[in-house]
Amino acid sequence: MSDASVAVHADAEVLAQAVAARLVVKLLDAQADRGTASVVLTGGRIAAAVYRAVAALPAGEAVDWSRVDVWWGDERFLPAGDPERNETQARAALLDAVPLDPARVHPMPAADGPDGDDPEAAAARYATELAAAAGPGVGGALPHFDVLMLGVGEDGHVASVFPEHPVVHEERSVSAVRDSPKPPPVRTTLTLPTINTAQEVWLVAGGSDKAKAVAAALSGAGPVPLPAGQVRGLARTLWLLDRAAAAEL
Ligand SMILES: O=C1O[C@H](COP(=O)(O)O)[C@@H](O)[C@H](O)[C@H]1O
Repeated sequence: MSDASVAVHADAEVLAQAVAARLVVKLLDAQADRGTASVVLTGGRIAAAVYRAVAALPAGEAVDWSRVDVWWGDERFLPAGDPERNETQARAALLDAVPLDPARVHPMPAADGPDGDDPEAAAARYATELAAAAGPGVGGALPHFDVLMLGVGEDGHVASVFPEHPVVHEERSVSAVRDSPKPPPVRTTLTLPTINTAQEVWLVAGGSDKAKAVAAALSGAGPVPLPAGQVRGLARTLWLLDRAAAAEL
């Protein structure tokens, strides 16, 4: 597992542009190396800004979007198309604007999906979908993830893994989350062991409301271990911050 590196950018706009540029290069490099690329998306405000920036980048046209696998790190367990779903946000900001292969886009199930209003069944279904995409070299349960992006909550959560919630200790690849401290209360999420199989994990945070969580996660200080401090990419762990989020480092 990698040690963490930190890059600090002037403000949220520059941060979004810089992450977008990194993401395009990462996808291009992965396609040059392996023929395909895979990305795990996150939700939240800075993620939406990153996706809009990718959609606007001329260099994005160099990516063969039909050979990009798209997964999600977590989802708010709401009906399909709900504006609060991370999928809805990513489709509006980026995915609808690029020529993806629909078979390679893997949203987490919605609350009006095949399992109805049952987040445990939805999580199990997503775990099965991940396992079906796993290659021979990665233990059979998970596909290769080139880059997995995470927002960072003000409480230090990543994906829908919240501090002091039982999901922190979950060992299955995907978990339902009930009683989320942040609305909506029901969610599905990749678990920490799954997140930590990605080649690169990027934690993206902008704004002064993230500064305490960023500092606590990076230092390991504080009364409670923060999920943001427990994620590591196999090859790289990269914190991408604006100055306000980095203010307490
Ligand atoms: O609820 C969630 O929050 C985090 C962070 O969102 P932000 O708007 O504070 O940046 C996000 O990364 C996660 O995917 C999402 O479900």
